[in-house]
Amino acid sequence: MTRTDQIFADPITRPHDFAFDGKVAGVFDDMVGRSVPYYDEIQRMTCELAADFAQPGSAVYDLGCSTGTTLLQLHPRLDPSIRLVGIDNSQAMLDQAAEKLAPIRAQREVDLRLADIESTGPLPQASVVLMVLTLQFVRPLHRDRIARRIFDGMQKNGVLIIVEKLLSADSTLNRLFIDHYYDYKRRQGYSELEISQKREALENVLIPYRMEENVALLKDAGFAHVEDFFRWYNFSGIVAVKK
Ligand SMILES: C[S@@+](CC[C@H](N)C(=O)[O-])C[C@H]1O[C@@H](n2cnc3c(N)ncnc32)[C@H](O)[C@@H]1O
Ligand SMILES: O=C(O)C(=O)C[C@]1(C(=O)O)C=C[C@H](O)C=C1
Repeated sequence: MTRTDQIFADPITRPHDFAFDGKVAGVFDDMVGRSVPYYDEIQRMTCELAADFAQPGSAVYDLGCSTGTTLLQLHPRLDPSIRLVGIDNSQAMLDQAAEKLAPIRAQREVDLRLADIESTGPLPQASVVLMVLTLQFVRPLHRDRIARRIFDGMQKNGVLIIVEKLLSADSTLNRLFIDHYYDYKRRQGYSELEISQKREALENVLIPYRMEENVALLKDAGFAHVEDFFRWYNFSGIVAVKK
């Protein structure tokens, strides 16, 4: 059972960068559900699209799988011959995922791996690769190489699905979108202190791209079709198809 997110509720005397440590992992499902607009719908759409492209006998990879929410929701939609692989560099997240996914492990192969996606090798037999709110935490220097490596190892007619926070090219729209996003957080019960302390903690670690930069990244990696399937102010979902 996930607890309520209170990570930034009290004044932080020694600020530090946001990290997916044990404290965050313990409240993550509540945190992400209240911090990402339409999170449940994004999960559902991601799983629907993943199921459309997942090929029998292949593997579906979730990079930055956190507590295993997406993998759990994918399971009933997929042929039992499809292997699920969750990769994360936070052991605390993987512990939560192992607990959540335990009931389905009797029915399908589920592999949870502690690894850094900035340095992992090719992903064998991938028909679907998911990066739901993960690429934005990868240092920009590594993003092109990761997208290329995913593309190179992917089966034909496979897809990469990314969900990302975005920056707007226009500074006025950027400010307005962020203002509306903070209003959303207030409606979810977050205080001014929680909003501002989390913003500061994320500043150096969550580095959003503009929509055009993400599209260019995916096209340059080799994907033939790149299409947005979700947009809410500064959040987006993009599907990239390999032909
Ligand atoms: C915002 S969470 C992802 C949420 C999750 N995909 C979902 O749908 O609920 C980002 C995750 O990516 C992981 N992560 C960040 N950078 C990573 C890296 N370089 N290698 C592996 N995992 C990483 C974090 O530990 C965290 O669990
Ligand atoms: O709270 C924010 O500002 C977020 O950007 C939410 C966000 C994300 O977009 O990845 C950041 C950290 C985690 O709490 C989960 C989600």
